[in-house]
Amino acid sequence: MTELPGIVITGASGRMGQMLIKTVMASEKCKLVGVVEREGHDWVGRDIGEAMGGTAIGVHVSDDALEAFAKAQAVIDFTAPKATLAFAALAAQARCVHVIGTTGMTDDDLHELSHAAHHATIIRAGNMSLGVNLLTKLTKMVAAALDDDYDIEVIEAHHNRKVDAPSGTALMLGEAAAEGRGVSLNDVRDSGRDGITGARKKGDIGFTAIRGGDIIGEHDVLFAGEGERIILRHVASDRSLFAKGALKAALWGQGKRPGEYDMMDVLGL
Ligand SMILES: NC(=O)c1ccc[n+]([C@@H]2O[C@H](COP(=O)([O-])OP(=O)(O)OC[C@H]3O[C@@H](n4cnc5c(N)ncnc54)[C@H](O)[C@@H]3O)[C@@H](O)[C@H]2O)c1
Ligand SMILES: O=C(O)C1=N[C@H](C(=O)O)CCC1
Repeated sequence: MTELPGIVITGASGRMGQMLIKTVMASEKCKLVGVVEREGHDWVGRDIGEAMGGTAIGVHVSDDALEAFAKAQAVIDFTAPKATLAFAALAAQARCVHVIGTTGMTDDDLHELSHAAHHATIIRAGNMSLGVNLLTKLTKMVAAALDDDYDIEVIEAHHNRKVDAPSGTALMLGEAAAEGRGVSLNDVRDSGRDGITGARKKGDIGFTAIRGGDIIGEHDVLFAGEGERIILRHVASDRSLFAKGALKAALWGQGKRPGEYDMMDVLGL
């Protein structure tokens, strides 16, 4: 009988960390072999089942990522940019698939990740849900069909604890819109309007970020023309959506050659 792939979850106490742990534990296709938190966190050393308010499961929270990764076939990582870069080097060393949900990475961070991907299988997406990845395709199609008489705005809403803006999903959608238009997002990106900004520049792709309460994640791509508006929308109502997508990616990545992949590859879109 073949062994089930072992999975490590980083950021164990986080909103996504806890959801990922529950998702892996409920799956018959893999097993939870480790959970990692940052050094000094008060969950380090505790049984993760108990730390999450349930019964002990025999997996203890560690702050030694390399030791945890060495026992695993995949790491699922929804933490913070600097932590994710450090984990990428360790996952490459431990030869495990690195699934990255962390958002807010800079161009320099992404460049560094590309280096790690020479030796490791990295699957990264600003949103792991099927719905958003489909919406990304639709956004590209609609942007390609319309000219720049239609202003494109990506409007996103998230909970009041989110630290990065625009969201990773909004940037995915903006990239898709730019690709559809045949332009580079860096050349047309307009985020953070405030004050006397002047009229909207034709061809710009705008971003608006709403933060409040417990909103899980909502994204609209607005195409505003003369006399009509087209709105493509995705609403996430449960974080398990992202966790299930990430687990699918971790299993899909088994045996794949080193390199950078995304959810479009995983979902075959
Ligand atoms: N791609 C997606 O589908 C998707 C979905 C939801 C959230 N996210 C992203 O995932 C990330 C986490 O979101 P969240 O809401 O769970 O945040 P959170 O703040 O609740 O959790 C982050 C966790 O990472 C831990 N952490 C930070 N540095 C660490 C380190 N060096 N070692 C180990 N653990 C470390 C923190 O202690 C915390 O527990 C964000 O970037 C968010 O945008 C992506
Ligand atoms: O809660 C978050 O943070 C989310 N982050 C992702 C993003 O930045 O798009 C996905 C949705 C939830």
